[in-house]
Amino acid sequence: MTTGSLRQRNNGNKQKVYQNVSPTTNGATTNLQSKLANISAELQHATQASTHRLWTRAVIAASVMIVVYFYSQQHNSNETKFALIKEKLPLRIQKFECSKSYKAEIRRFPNCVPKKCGRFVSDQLVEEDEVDKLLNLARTILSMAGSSGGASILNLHTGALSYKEQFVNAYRVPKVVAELKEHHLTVYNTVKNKIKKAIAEQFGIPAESLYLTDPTFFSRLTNATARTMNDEYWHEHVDKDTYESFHYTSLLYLNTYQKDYKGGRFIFIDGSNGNLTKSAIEPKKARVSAFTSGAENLHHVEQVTEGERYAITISFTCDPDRAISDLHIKTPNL
Ligand SMILES: O=C(O)CCC(=O)C(=O)O
Ligand SMILES: [Fe+2]
Repeated sequence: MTTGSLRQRNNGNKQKVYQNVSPTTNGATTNLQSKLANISAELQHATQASTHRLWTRAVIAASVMIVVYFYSQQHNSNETKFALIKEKLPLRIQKFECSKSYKAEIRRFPNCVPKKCGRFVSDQLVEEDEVDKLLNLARTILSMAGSSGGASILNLHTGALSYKEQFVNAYRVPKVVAELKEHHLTVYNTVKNKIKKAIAEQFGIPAESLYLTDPTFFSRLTNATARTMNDEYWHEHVDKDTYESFHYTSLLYLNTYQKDYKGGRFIFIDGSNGNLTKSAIEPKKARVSAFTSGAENLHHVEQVTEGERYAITISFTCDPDRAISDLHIKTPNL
């Protein structure tokens, strides 16, 4: 057998095959064509149906994901919102039992024992123009000094002012002293008295049993990397442990979460092991938050991620020996 004869035979086969598929007018071919057309139509239909199914599934999956996302935002790990920025609260108050340690300690000052422990927020205690004056003062002075990390303070009672990685005495810095005007101190004292009165009313004690205590200070928080322990403002704590003399803590917020800075919410941590819940306060200009300073009010501040957060921590004690006097322009505590 030669390669030539092979080629010939193959050609013959090819021709046969071609003949079978080439269009002719006989009935069998027409039948096949129409079957093929049907199959193709069915295939097209099936493809369209499966594309449609895929789209439907994708839309359902996306909707479920969106619902889950928003739900988790709203109900973020057992978190409730105690005060939102969009709210203007005359008064929101929550009362509960005092912690054992707080109860035991405050018993030393019978006039000062709250009917119940708790916390409240009010957006109507302090005027916006009072806050403007205090904010301007804090901004001006802290822009002359300030920590190189994320937390700077100005304590007008002791003069402590953050400067890089330490504190200086603000009353020994002439350009700082030049900024401090009588009207600042008047506003500061007025605001402090309003808050003290509100605490006394809400916790059912006479205002005369409450004394301003140290530290009472302006704070500016940013996202700068911490350089010292003082910069690490975000740790959970109990004020009574951090600042021994405190019995009632208050905070006056000088600017607004989301508008002036991101992060920096104040979070109470409630409950016990295994069943912790968070209760969030969104700081807002002129918002006052106040609470009993014991273990019943464990809390922390979330890290600021953008901008500058300004507040004043105004603290009260029931112990006359731990009282500090009101601010007077001529009597800085040197
Ligand atoms: O600035 C705040 O919102 C709270 C600060 C704080 O917890 C504190 O000074 O003990
Ligand atoms: Fe605190």
